[in-house]
Order: sequence, then C-alpha cells, then structure tokens
Amino acid sequence: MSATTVELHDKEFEIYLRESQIKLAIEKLAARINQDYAGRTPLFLAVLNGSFMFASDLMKEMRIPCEISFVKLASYQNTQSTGSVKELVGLNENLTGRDVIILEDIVDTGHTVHQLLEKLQTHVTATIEIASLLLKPACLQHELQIKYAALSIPNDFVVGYGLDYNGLGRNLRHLYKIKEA
Ligand SMILES: O=P(O)(O)OC[C@H]1O[C@H](OP(=O)(O)OP(=O)(O)O)[C@H](O)[C@@H]1O
Ligand SMILES: Nc1nc2[nH]cnc2c(=O)[nH]1
Repeated sequence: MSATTVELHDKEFEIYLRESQIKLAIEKLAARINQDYAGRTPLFLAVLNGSFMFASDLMKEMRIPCEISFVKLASYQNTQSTGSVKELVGLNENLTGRDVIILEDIVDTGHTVHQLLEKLQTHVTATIEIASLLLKPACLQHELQIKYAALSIPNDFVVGYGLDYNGLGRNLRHLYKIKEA
C-alpha cells in the first residue's frame, strides 16, 4: 500500500491513477507498437528527465527488435534575446532511414515535442511518431499528431511515475494530481 495523498514542497497531491492502471495502459500501447512495427526495428528516443520510468516499462513490453537512446532539451540563456532557447543534447545515433518513436511522459502544451520535431527535421528518418504516457488534449497549442498516447487526462498538474514538482515526486509509483485548495 502507498499513500493516497502526498506532500511535495508546499503542495498537496491526491492519487489519480494507480500503478496497475498505468501498467495496463502501457501494455495496450506496447501491443499496438509491436503490431504496427512488426518486421522493423524502431529506435525509441526517450526525452529526459520525465520519461525514464515510462521508457523502462514500455521497453519491457516490446516483443520486436528495438533500440533506445535518451535525449534532453536543455535550456540555456540566449545572449541575443531575453527568451531562453533549447539545445538538443545526447543525440549520438544516426537517424538516417530509421523508424523513430519519440517517448514522452506527458504532452501538455506540445511545445517540447514541437521543438524536438523541429530539431529532428534535418535528419532523414524513414518515419517519426510520438508516443506519450499522458496527453492533455485540452492544453495542446500545436498541431501535433500524437499517434500513441497511453492515457488522455484533463488539465490538472500531475506528479509521480517520473513526473516531478520542482524536482520531487519522480519516484512515486502512482500518478497524483494537485489538490484543489
Ligand atoms: O507539452 P509541454 O507543455 O512542453 O510539456 C511537456 C514537457 O514537460 C515536462 O518536461 P520538463 O520541461 O518539466 O522537464 P523534465 O522532463 O526534466 O521534468 C515533460 O517531461 C515534457 O517533456
Ligand atoms: N510534473 C508535470 N510536468 C508537466 N509538464 C507539463 N505538464 C506537466 C504536468 O502536469 N506535470
């Protein structure tokens, strides 16, 4: 048993999706990918940090040959402008001709995946798709085709199962949503 509420920093969170529900959704998603990519060897690109737990559990369900690599969109201060721009780090693979599947823990506004897709445009992949554990359809601000979304959720801030609130909560085995004050 684990707690139905957790406190992280100054906020309280209540249980939202149990580990068993998350695992079931990942099994179903993996079954689709196993079927769709039969005869191919997809390369998963998992976006750190949040996706580490999802990536691990999804990989264990893959029954076809596949590879995984971890990338990160790191912020650095642009000296020319006030805004911060992101740099793609960790991409050491040759993506030419590969069937790439981006792995995200959550697609919220879609900014992250949109930026990542832009950065991957210079690579001549065979195919490129997005697989996300969580999708907040009401929050999307980009026209993105998220072919593989394990779970659609409302616009609540969630933590656990890899997702953090200011660094804490990634270790939680269930998913929690912020408690209304
Ligand atoms: O669709 P979006 O609005 O862009 O939000 C989704 C992104 O936000 C989180 O990453 P974050 O930048 O918090 O970094 P983290 O993975 O290290 O927690 C999450 O892991 C996604 O990458
Ligand atoms: N932890 C966490 N990170 C996010 N990034 C974008 N949306 C979310 C969310 O709901 N929770």
